[in-house]
Amino acid sequence: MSFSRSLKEKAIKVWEDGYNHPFVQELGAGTLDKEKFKFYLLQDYLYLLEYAKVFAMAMVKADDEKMLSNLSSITKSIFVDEMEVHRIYMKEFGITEDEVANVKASLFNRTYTANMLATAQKGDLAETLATVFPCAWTYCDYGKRLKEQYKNNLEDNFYKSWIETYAGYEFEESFEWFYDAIDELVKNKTDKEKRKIEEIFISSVEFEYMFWEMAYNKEMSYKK
Ligand SMILES: Cc1ncc(C[n+]2csc(CCO)c2C)c(N)n1
Repeated sequence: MSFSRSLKEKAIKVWEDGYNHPFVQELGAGTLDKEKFKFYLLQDYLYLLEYAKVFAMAMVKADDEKMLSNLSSITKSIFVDEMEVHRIYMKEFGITEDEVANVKASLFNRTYTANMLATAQKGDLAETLATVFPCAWTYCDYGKRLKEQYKNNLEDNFYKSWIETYAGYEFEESFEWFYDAIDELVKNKTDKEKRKIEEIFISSVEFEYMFWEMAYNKEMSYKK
């Protein structure tokens, strides 16, 4: 198995814990408290703005046209496809633009995005891709699994649009290039450098777990 594809196995415990997190499972079953989802949605909106900046930093480190074009496509899809899900649910909840503009990023949200930005600032392109990779890969994996596991009541599930976005073929296709790109970038790296990339990847899977946890508990800071 290639280096990039084996990264998931390196983080398998927290990866599976993430899938089994009550936020994810209740979302799949359609039983998730809407207030928890609303909290997630608003925090995720702010998260995505910072996430897009990590791609901007990746672009500065890239040289070949294909890489630059792939990075810019993802950035565009964050604002078009990814945020479309947010717009659908925000409308459903009657959240106004004013309300969105006044939301503050939670302490953990700031921690997660600051970590990604710091990794991108200090590291090279391979490290930068490793820090954002779990965001796409876990969502794709969880989305597909939820769609299959809860297929019998998907039609009545309030979270159907969310599940279908991430379970979709188009979404999976949008980041397929990541695997080969990472494998190419690590070709001449030492074992020590590769271990560092694995650590960065694992950290982001852990941060993803904690994002579900934060949303499930509607945690703004060190106290609820
Ligand atoms: C906390 C959090 N983590 C991951 C995603 C998923 N995600 C973010 S941008 C993007 C598009 C391409 O990478 C995807 C799938 C999210 N929405 N929120």
